[in-house]
Amino acid sequence: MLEIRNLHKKFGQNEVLKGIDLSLKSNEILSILGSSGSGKSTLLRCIAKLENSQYDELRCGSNVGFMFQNYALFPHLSVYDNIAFALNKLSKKEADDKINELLAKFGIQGLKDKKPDQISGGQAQRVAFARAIAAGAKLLLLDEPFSNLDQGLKQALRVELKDMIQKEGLSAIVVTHDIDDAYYLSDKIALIDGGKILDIGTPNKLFYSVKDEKSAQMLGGLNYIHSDLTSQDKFFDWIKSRNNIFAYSEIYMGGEFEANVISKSFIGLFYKIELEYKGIRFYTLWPSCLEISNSVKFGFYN
Ligand SMILES: Nc1ncnc2c1ncn2[C@@H]1O[C@H](COP(=O)(O)OP(=O)(O)OP(=O)(O)O)[C@@H](O)[C@H]1O
Repeated sequence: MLEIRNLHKKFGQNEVLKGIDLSLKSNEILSILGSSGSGKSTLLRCIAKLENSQYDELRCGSNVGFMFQNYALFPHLSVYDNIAFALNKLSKKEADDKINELLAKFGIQGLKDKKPDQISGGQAQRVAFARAIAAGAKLLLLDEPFSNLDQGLKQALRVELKDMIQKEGLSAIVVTHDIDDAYYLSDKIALIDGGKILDIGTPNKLFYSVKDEKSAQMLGGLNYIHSDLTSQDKFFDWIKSRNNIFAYSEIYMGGEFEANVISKSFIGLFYKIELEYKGIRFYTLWPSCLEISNSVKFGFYN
């Protein structure tokens, strides 16, 4: 579906993408996660050929649909005409049949005469999606699809979008700086920093075999221990076996080690707790329904 080898992009002297390799199979959703300015949007624009770039290979078929931030519906056109815009090569009758089929499929028949500013964010997403399908997209490129949406709507739309992509048998690349978007949506996540891909893999594999501190920071929920951990200790040996990176979730309450509680933040379902053990500090999450004293026993999942 998509194959990229050694893609470079420069703006003047500024090399923004530095040898990107990526591949995507049919029916896969890939998220590109990185901080601001890391090159995410530029990569998406290069894939869509909206920017020139240099590469050994860039193959993605011709049916590429770009869904921009806020869905970029034409404000002066009705929902019906927004979808019709993608069908200008069909006869009026063929286009009408196709539009009605798509309106029914995405449950938006009742909105066909409304303008984009008269519908909700979720409805706008469905219209944009219907328009991309009408245009024959097989690979969808989505740039920050959920920015500017509140948390509740965002969670609902993530589920709906994934569902629509899978039902239609499409592939998608989603650019985001929100790790939760990446986890919810993706079959694979690519971490990008300074125009290079640091790591790529399934969400679970990426999280539990993080390669370096930068990737750990992007993925969140991971401790990075800077100390050399020279003293003989079972917990230290385990940390070293993990290249000094381990997840908050790999520490449990009870167990053979004793630590001081340095700080405790209530974050809803859990407390985020900072523990100190033999001079090192790390975080873990414990159920917020439990009382937590100043000193606690802990263990680690091996
Ligand atoms: N048209 C352009 N001309 C010159 N420089 C550009 C252009 N577009 C992007 N850049 C530069 O390329 C770099 C990467 O930008 P890009 O928009 O791809 O980052 P991003 O990871 O998508 O960031 P954000 O999350 O903030 O949208 C930045 O340093 C940016 O200033």
